Parts: sequence; structure tokens; C-alpha cells
Amino acid sequence: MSKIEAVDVTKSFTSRGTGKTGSNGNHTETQALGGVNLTISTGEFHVILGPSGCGKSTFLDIVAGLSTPTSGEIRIDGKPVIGPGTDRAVVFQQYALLPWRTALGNVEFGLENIESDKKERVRIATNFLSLVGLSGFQDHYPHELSGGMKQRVAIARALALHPDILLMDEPFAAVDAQTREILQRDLLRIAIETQKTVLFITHSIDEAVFLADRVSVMTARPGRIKQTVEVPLTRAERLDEDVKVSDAYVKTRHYLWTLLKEEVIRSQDVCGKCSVETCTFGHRVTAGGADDHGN
Ligand SMILES: Nc1ncnc2c1ncn2[C@@H]1O[C@H](COP(=O)(O)OP(=O)(O)OP(=O)(O)O)[C@@H](O)[C@H]1O
Repeated sequence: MSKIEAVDVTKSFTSRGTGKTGSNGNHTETQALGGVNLTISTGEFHVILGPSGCGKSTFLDIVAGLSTPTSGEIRIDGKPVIGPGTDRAVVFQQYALLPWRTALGNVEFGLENIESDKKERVRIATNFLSLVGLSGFQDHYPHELSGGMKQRVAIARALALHPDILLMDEPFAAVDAQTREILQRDLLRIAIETQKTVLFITHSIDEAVFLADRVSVMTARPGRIKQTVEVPLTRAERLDEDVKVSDAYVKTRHYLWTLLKEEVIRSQDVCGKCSVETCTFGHRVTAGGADDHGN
């Protein structure tokens, strides 16, 4: 069981700044999330797609329990999240591997708090490295691995903890396009095999259509769920080599782009001179980041 519910989740950050936006003295308030409501079913692969800065990572951090909402709550199987837990594991864009440990050592590291028997830890870590296609690389250090391989180690490390929920924040954004396609395919295979609930953040529409059972498009900041779209492809169909030219794929991709495009444009509606949405200097804010410094 691992159903995720977000109920009216908002998040604001207050930071010391130049005092140009929503300023209060020299403190600046940024409303990252404006009331997120979302239900993700047990075993679902759910992708959140949104323009840069709309609050995707903020939302994932709150689900992970790494950050608290300003209001609202996240519930896992009906219980409010009050911090990180062993039911959830996170994979970030930057692999966050320990450079002084081998691939095996990195996967084993996560297990040290939950498994005291070293032999058992090595057995589990070896199995998960094999699941992500890294048999034979267990003694390699991070600097001896490619970006894609490092991310495979990070995924193995997360899976070895046997979480019900895998939270992935743009995990493939730092790898090259070809490796990314292969990693996506392998992740889909692993998600099918392990039946995890996955919450996956991306900017890429193609990645979303390929991986997701459902995609939620977020609005420009403050982020809300604009629409949730079911991808009309079975998991088996997605593993077909020709899926990206199928009608279902092409139409879903196009529809998601129409939803996202408006938000990307809105997210760029900032004053080109001072880079804020509510320009207090009287510059006229126009779409696309242009400003006419008429005043
Ligand atoms: N710790 C923080 N302090 C102040 N502002 C923050 C903090 N974390 C995020 N923000 C702001 O909240 C907003 C949402 O940020 P977030 O990283 O969640 O967006 P995102 O959609 O994940 O962006 P991207 O796609 O570019 O990674 C941004 O305006 C960001 O500057």
C-alpha cells in the first residue's frame, strides 16, 4: 500500500533579498505552491510536468518529508507525512554518491542502518546493482563511472531500501540524450518488476508520455495542478520500439504541449529589467519577459 494524497498543499519561502517582490522590509516572500491537490494510486507511475520554477521540486521535497508545507498536508495511505520515512526513497538529478566508496559500497551504505549483517548487505546490494544493469561494475568508484552509470547506482541505492514509493526529481536531466532513452526504458522495466508507486518530476514531455500512467501538468508559479491526463498506452505497449510514432503517443504528446505551453509563456511573464513578476518600479510587464520601460 502506498497511495499518496496531496490536500491543498501550499508553500511559501521567505528569504533576505533586495525587497523587490512582495517585499516586507528587506525580506522577500516567494509563493512556490498555491494549493496542490492530487491523488496518486498505489503502484501508479505518476509524472509531474511543469515549467521551470513552478514548484515541482518543492512539491517532491514535501512528499519526501524533507520540507514542510506552509498549509495543507501530504498523506500516505491516509497518514499525514511529518518527515522522511523508510517507505519513501528519493533519487535526485545529482547522483549524490560517496566518492570514496565503490558502486557496491554506495548501495550498501543506505542499508547500514537497516541490515546489520555485512554479508546480507553485500548480497542485497549486488542484486540491486544487477537489476539496474551494473553487474561487473560493483568495484568501480564513482569517478570511474559514466553519468548514466552513476544514476543507475543511485537508483539501485534507493531500491535496495525496499521503499513502497520512489520519488525521482529529474533523475535523467544530467545525462546525454541516448543514455537517457536507455535509462527511461530500464526504469519502466524496473517499475513494472518491482510494482513501486513512482512520483517522477520532469521538464520533458517525451519522458512524461513514455513513462507515465498519468501526467499532471502544473501551472506557472505558484504551482497548482492544472490538469491530470491519463496516457492511453499500456506498460507493455510503451516497451514496444515503435511506441513514439503511435497515434496514442503523438496525440498525448501534442495535448500535453498545448497545456504546458501556456504555462511556460506565463512563467516568462516577468519584467525583463528586474526579473520579477510584480515589478514595483513601474516597468510594464509583458509576455515573454519583455518590458517597455515606459515609466
Ligand atoms: N529554499 C528556498 N528559498 C527560497 N526560495 C526557494 C527555495 N526553494 C525554492 N524556492 C523558489 O520556489 C520556486 C519553486 O522552486 P522549485 O525548485 O520547486 O521549482 P521547479 O519547478 O522544481 O524548478 P526547476 O524545474 O527549474 O527545477 C522558485 O521560484 C524558487 O526560486
